[in-house]
Amino acid sequence: MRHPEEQYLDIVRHLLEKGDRRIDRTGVGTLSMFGAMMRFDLSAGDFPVFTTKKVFWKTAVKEMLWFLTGQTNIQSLLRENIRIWTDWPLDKYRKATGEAISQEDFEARILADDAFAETWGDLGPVYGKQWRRWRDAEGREHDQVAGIIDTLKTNPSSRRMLFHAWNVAELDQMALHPCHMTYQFHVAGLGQDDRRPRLSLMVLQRSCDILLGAPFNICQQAALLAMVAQQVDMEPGELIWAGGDVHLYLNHLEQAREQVSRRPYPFPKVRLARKPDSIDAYRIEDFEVSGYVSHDRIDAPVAV
Ligand SMILES: Nc1nc(=O)c2c([nH]1)NC[C@@H]1CN(c3ccc(C(=O)N[C@@H](CCC(=O)O)C(=O)O)cc3)CN21
Ligand SMILES: O=c1ccn([C@H]2C[C@H](O)[C@@H](COP(=O)(O)O)O2)c(=O)[nH]1
Repeated sequence: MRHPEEQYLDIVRHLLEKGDRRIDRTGVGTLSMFGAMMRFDLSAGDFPVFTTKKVFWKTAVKEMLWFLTGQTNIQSLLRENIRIWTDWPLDKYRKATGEAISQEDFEARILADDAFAETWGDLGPVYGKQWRRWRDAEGREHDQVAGIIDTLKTNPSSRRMLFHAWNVAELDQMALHPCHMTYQFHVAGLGQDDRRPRLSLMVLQRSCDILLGAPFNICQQAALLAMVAQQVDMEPGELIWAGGDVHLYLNHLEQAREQVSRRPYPFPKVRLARKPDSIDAYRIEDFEVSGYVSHDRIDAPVAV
């Protein structure tokens, strides 16, 4: 069987060969395509951490755990030593104050000074806020994630099990508009007495940085599926990833050529070490990943 990571390498190859060259919001420029899909069968415990470069899967899963807490300030990410979101508040701070502060000094201040973090470290109502506390027109808050877990337990054949981050009324307050925006769940095998039902997840990502974003997004979405499946006592089925504007930044071309020249290793396996009481209680230590073998890391600058 073809290695599932080849789906990713095919997209990267397609972008290199046939991508539409265009200017983007960041000014870096991209090679882009519209519409792509990857499917990963997770039923045998595979964890889709790409192997043709080293992927820092713990960082990606910690970011997912941070979304689930509902928090939106980078202070709590930095406490976990996750620095992938610093560029946006840092950019805003530099533009507002004219101060040529380094990333390290800015991060140190966010960590040390709560008032500073509150003013400068918040990303606005991004993923976590929308997932856990979506505000409606009457000011009521909706916990979309808890709602889905409840529906999975009570009405698993529903076709309405999804959560969404594209809150139109609040887009202008977000540091970045949501990229992975719709998470839809589906249960198969409900009528079978001898087997547990299989839970699948389809994510719509309207915009995807194929080199830096996708490897993180895929493995963190697989982690989410594993957690939700465990909470509702089902087997993980498939992760289906659908991309809208899928692009390769023009300053990632060399890195992409290097990556597609490599052959994938088998995916690692993932196991959850315990079953926490709720979706809110997972920790990074709960993810037991075994057999992750990869090619070397590939460094690339992030477009802000
Ligand atoms: N242009 C762009 N691409 C993205 O993937 C992206 C954004 N912007 N903005 C919001 C978040 C931040 N994300 C990021 C940002 C940086 C890395 C990154 O630099 N990854 C490196 C190093 C990771 C580490 O040191 O832990 C990598 O090699 O994967 C990954 C995802 C994903 N998202
Ligand atoms: O989880 C994420 C978050 C962001 N991205 C990428 C996709 C784009 O390159 C930028 C966002 O820019 P927009 O102009 O808002 O589309 O960030 C990602 O791949 N994964």
